[in-house]
Amino acid sequence: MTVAVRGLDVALGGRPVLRKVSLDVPAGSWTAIIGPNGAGKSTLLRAVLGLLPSDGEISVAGADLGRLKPRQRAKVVAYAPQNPNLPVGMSVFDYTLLGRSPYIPHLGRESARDRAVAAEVLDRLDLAGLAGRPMNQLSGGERQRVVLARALAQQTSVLLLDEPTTALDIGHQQQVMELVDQLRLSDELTVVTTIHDLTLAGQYADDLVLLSGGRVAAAGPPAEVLTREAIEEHFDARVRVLPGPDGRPLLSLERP
Ligand SMILES: Nc1ncnc2c1ncn2[C@@H]1O[C@H](COP(=O)(O)OP(=O)(O)OP(=O)(O)O)[C@@H](O)[C@H]1O
Repeated sequence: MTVAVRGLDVALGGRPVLRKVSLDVPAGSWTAIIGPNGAGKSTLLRAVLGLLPSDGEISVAGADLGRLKPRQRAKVVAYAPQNPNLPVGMSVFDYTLLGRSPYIPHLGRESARDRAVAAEVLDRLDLAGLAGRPMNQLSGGERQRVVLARALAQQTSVLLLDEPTTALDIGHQQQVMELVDQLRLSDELTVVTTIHDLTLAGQYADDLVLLSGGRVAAAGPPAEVLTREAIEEHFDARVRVLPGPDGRPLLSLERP
């Protein structure tokens, strides 16, 4: 397993947030963490990154990330947070280039290859035209794609994405999900993403993990996890679940 979590407990502010969470993500596969607001999805990603004190076992590509220096960690796993700190006035290109930091020697400058990687990623995300624009002058969806661009520029084998599509229109949602899927297939990327759109999660992920109240309530292929009963129980929502043409579930809200 490229990402393996066993019996993970995390407490924040003296309150348990994750309880005995386990997760197995094989190399080259895509797992989506779903669950209601406050279930612990972002906390799980941050714990996997080694950014939070936790009990239990976490291994990513064979390493305990909590024991690695940030520079080493950034060569193993790239993380696109939900609400990143954005340096004021920094251009889209320079922000994307930050993803190359682990490869740039101390006190050195980026190489032509680093610049080429950043430019290629921006191009693939339809952002080349914004390369010179300051980050604080972007729309929410543009900013979200640049944060993903920075993560992709790291060229790691594991990608952790926190809500990568929330601010995106339907076309850019598809573009981002397809791009991540292509990278997964071509470069054997292992992907773990939190995501609120359950149909989107079910269309792209190999496996879903449903977190509820900090515990794993269900895990497995989308058709097994996305049931009408589970959605009602954990999200308090009434939905219709129909199998799509490829057998993956499609959800639509049912008005009371
Ligand atoms: N630093 C903190 N101190 C105390 N509690 C925290 C802290 N950070 C998060 N929490 C709490 O932990 C719980 C899980 O938060 P988390 O952000 O992981 O949820 P989530 O499933 O990602 O939610 P959402 O879907 O709303 O983004 C929430 O109840 C939140 O209020």
